[in-house]
Amino acid sequence: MKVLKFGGKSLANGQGIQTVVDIIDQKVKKGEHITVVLSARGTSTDELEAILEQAVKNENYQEALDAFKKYQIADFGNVNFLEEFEILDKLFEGVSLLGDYSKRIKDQVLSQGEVISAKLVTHLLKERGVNAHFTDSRELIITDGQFGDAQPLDTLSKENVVKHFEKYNGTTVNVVTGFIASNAKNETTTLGRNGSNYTASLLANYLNAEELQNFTHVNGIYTANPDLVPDAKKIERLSFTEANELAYFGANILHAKTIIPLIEKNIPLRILNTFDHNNEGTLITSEASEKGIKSLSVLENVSLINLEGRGLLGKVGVDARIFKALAYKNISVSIISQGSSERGIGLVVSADEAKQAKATLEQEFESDFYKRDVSSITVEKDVSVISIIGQDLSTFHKPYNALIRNQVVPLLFNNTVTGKNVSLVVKKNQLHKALNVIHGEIFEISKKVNIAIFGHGLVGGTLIDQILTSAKEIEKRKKIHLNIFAVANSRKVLLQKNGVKKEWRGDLEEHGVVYEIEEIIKYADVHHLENLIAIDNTASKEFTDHYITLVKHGFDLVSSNKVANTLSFDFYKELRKTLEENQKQYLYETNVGAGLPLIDTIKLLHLSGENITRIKGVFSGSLSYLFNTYSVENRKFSEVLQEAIDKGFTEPDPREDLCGNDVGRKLLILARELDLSNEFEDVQIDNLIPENLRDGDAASFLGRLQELDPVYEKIKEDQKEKHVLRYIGDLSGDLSQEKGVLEVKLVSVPESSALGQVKGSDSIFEIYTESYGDQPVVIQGAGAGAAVTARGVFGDILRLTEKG
Ligand SMILES: NC(=O)C1=CN([C@@H]2O[C@H](COP(=O)(O)OP(=O)(O)OC[C@H]3O[C@@H](n4cnc5c(N)ncnc54)[C@H](OP(=O)(O)O)[C@@H]3O)[C@@H](O)[C@H]2O)C=CC1
Ligand SMILES: N[C@@H](CC=O)C(=O)O
Repeated sequence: MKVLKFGGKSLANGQGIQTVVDIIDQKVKKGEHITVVLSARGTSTDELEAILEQAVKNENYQEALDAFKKYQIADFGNVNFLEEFEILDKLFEGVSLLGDYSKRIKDQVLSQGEVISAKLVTHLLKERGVNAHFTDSRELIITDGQFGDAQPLDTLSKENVVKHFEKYNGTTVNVVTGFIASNAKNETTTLGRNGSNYTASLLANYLNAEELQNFTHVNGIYTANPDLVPDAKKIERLSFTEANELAYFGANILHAKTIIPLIEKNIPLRILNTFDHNNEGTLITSEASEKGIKSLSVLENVSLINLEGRGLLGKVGVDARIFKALAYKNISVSIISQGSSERGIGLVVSADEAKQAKATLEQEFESDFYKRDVSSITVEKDVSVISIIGQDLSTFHKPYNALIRNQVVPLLFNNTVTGKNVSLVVKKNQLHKALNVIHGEIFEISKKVNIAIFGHGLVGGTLIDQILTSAKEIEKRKKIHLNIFAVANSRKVLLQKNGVKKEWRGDLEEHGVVYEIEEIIKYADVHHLENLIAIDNTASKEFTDHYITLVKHGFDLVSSNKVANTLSFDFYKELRKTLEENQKQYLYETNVGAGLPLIDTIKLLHLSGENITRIKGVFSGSLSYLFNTYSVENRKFSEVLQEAIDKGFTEPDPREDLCGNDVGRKLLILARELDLSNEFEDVQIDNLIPENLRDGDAASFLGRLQELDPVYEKIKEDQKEKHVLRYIGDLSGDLSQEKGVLEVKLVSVPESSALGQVKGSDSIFEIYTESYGDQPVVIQGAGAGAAVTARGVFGDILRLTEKG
């Protein structure tokens, strides 16, 4: 015989209840021998509990009670629930008059939910011609007198069950009320929350069932609650031992005590989905799985009590006193953790018992307060416990580090010495994020990286398109899911938590909203987005004001914008300090040489102790293009300059290139990589814009480009023969000192020299070091352009995802 148990959601009005009747009917038609155990329907138990609370406070509960009754008879007007409704009427009236109720009364109230459920299903089955028999488990399962959480008396209960099933056997389908039982005085008792599962496993045990099928609204046991972790995977098979661990740590679908009767008789348990017939669910048997499973479970509605005091050090029996005092009040402690210094003890109790637990401990430690041995007992109310089942401490650093990177700092953690289980207490508002971060880490499922892109012009726009084009391939190869959840310009942001699509330009136009940076931070927080990266593809000083805020809120930074690295040295240091404090990274490889691997090379050389003595070269892609072309072609300066602008080589405001600021910034960035503390003002710059063209805005400057022609015509003509113009950056001086010499200048060099041979928009960097002597390390290649720069930014993003 198989025992089928259906939960509340399966029995809800509409599709649920009809499907349950179909399932039973079909099994009977196939000749299967089955027994059915039912929970109360929908949310009936919670509703009855809520009405009870209203009644005890003498509030008007009638409306809620009427709604409850209406739900129960909704489509089933021909089923007679008068007896149950009358019991409820009387009980609630009494509670309302007395202003009080006992656990005994509560059990009587709640039991009506299961009675109504079983009565209804019996009726519906009979209408289909199934030989169904309503079976009130109060006549079968006899318990001790602990109302609300009664313990079955096995011998007596088994005898009753066996007798009943001998009487109602053959084709009879016994439809049994779950959860409820009675004591020796024939009073109604209940088996605690999840009690219906317990009833089902007791029956399976007493009747030596071949399988217990637990029908729920999910497809089985998952590696985590799929409502909280979208990437959660179904576990096909589990051993009872593993299920027991899961159950204990809050996998709501099971309750630890429900497994024991099944283990005793080696009865398989299958978790099935009422609403998905084709799914085979999760099968739980006594066979151990080879690899061992890992799963995350959560205890919500718990509080953390923290007992602090210097005087606790070395005192004998403190824990014993805590447990004894709490046990006296029937308060269970699910986790206790104590530092080796014994200065503080943290314990986790159910949230609704936290207040009483605190009062109990205050009473117990009253004299210790006077002696100042105990200084405080505090309650942290909104916490949750995450248990990583199947996890030991050998690899725990991985999920732990991932949490810290995401600014989730557990309040407390503990592990079991035998068995694999590590539990963490986290703030409730961080639960969702914490679960997803840990889950991604331990299952090595694609790590989701959530990216906010500021600036979607030439570089930013190209980057977004590059990411969207490559995202699938990257996910396949590297298991990294790049999710661009925000795209912003100086006015509007497009926020899409599941990632912008290739139509992002139109979407931003249509759905973009005016924003403050704090709103984007809040959006990430509210949607529990982990592994956050902010990308700065603006050229804006204003935007760099947000860097510190972003880092403090858990964002790593990547920027093509050079401004942040060239503000005051104080800001430079403050940003790095903030990054360190928050364990965040800032990558900016494209700041110098666009996509060329320059900064990384210099960093490595410097870090490895290689003494860099000078860096010299053509630092600007746009000015390289300008002078390389102008020097050898017989064209106007303004014409070639316009070409450089059109090709996307220049800064958003091209005067930044021509005035030397852009090269000056790059030079300063490199100097600071060598630990020099130069300021931007230290850079000696040859400004290429004649003084009469320096005032005014970019637009008026662009309208007067021809005025540059005679100036540069003359400079070109004044050169020695076979010489060409180059605009170079030069970092020299004694670089072991605090500051170096930084120069940006226009020079005329032999066309046969290394600098003279640079072509197109190439940059060239000559890095002189002590070991390499007169032969510098040379890095050369495209020094500007949206595509190469975006690729460089993309590289930084991938580097970050690998670091994490
Ligand atoms: N081009 C190249 O070869 C290289 C460029 N870079 C750097 O890349 C950066 C981007 O250059 P590029 O793409 O050419 O610039 P664009 O002018 O094409 O784009 C700039 C973008 O930044 C946005 N923006 C400006 N201010 C803000 C702000 N305060 N907040 C949010 N968004 C803002 C703009 O929006 P809006 O339209 O609203 O103003 C625009 O979307 C620059 O810092 C540049 O130095 C680095 C290496 C090479
Ligand atoms: N405008 C810059 C772009 C790269 O940093 C340049 O010309 O090099």
